[in-house]
Amino acid sequence: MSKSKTAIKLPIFDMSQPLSSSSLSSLSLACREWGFFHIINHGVSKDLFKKLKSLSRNHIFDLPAEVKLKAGPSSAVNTYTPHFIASPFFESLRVSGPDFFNSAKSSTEALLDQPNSEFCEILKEYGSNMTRLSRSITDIILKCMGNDFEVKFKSEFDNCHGYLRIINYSPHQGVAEKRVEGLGMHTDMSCVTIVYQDEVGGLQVRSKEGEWMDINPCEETLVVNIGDLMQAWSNGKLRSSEHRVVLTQPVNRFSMAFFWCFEDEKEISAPNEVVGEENLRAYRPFVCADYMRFRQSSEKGKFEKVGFTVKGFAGLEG
Ligand SMILES: O=C(O)CCC(=O)C(=O)O
Ligand SMILES: [Fe+2]
Repeated sequence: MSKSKTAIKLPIFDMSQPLSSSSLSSLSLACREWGFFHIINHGVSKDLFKKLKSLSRNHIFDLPAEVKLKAGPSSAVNTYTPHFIASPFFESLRVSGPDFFNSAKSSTEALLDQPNSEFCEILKEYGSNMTRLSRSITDIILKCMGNDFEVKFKSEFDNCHGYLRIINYSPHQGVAEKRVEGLGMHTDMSCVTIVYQDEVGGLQVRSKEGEWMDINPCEETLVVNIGDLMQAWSNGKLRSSEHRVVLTQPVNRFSMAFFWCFEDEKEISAPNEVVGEENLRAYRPFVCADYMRFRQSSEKGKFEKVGFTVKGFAGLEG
């Protein structure tokens, strides 16, 4: 497996401060170059992350494999992704909005004889925090694009919805290589994604030149990245970067990725003003759900593999 060279220094955006022109320009650069940045003072307490980590472990990931499959791909709820789908080390649980409580409840009901309401309550709280943050981040990203886009095009994002993927990476003891892929290279099918990673680290982004760079964990910061839907909507001005997770230590790694997406029926087409005067469209208009289906059917059991990106699906020769 190719090694990463260095950690990158992404801008850290303070959500509690008014937007300054210098923070807007550094964010704008980060969204175009890397498609990644950090946020701090986001209003989500350390305690909430800690609780989510321990409740997810106790109520989901520590259950026997055959019990977890009660919420697996061939179950009615189909919210649990077992090991060996994304990678041998990866397992996850999906919790969908807008009713995060009920989504978590149906999973726990499938898994446990006595569903745990504390777990569902905490997920409701986390889901509503992520929804709030996704809305402000979308607004900030539109501001970064200039020309009052946050006023002109805010309504395009009014019907966005979010879902959460809670991920447990198991330790890779007994594996000969020192580094293994916990989650292979992919781009996200979202407008924006907000990632919490614990102190173990391992998240990497691929530069435009194809080099892997570490996104080191930093306490109390969250990682934000641009997804394919935003890349297409912005006519390629904002970058949905390939990223992956590498595991280098024989310990568990915990992360949560929140995906903020357009509604299924939305036709994604960059507004003329976003495309610009030359009117060179990088993508044909497409319906959001058709792209989701394309990705699912191209994966054939893999997992959001790259090569099946929005460029391959709707990119126009240019
Ligand atoms: O586990 C992580 O840190 C990132 C996960 C991720 O990229 C994803 O679920 O799309
Ligand atoms: Fe991702």
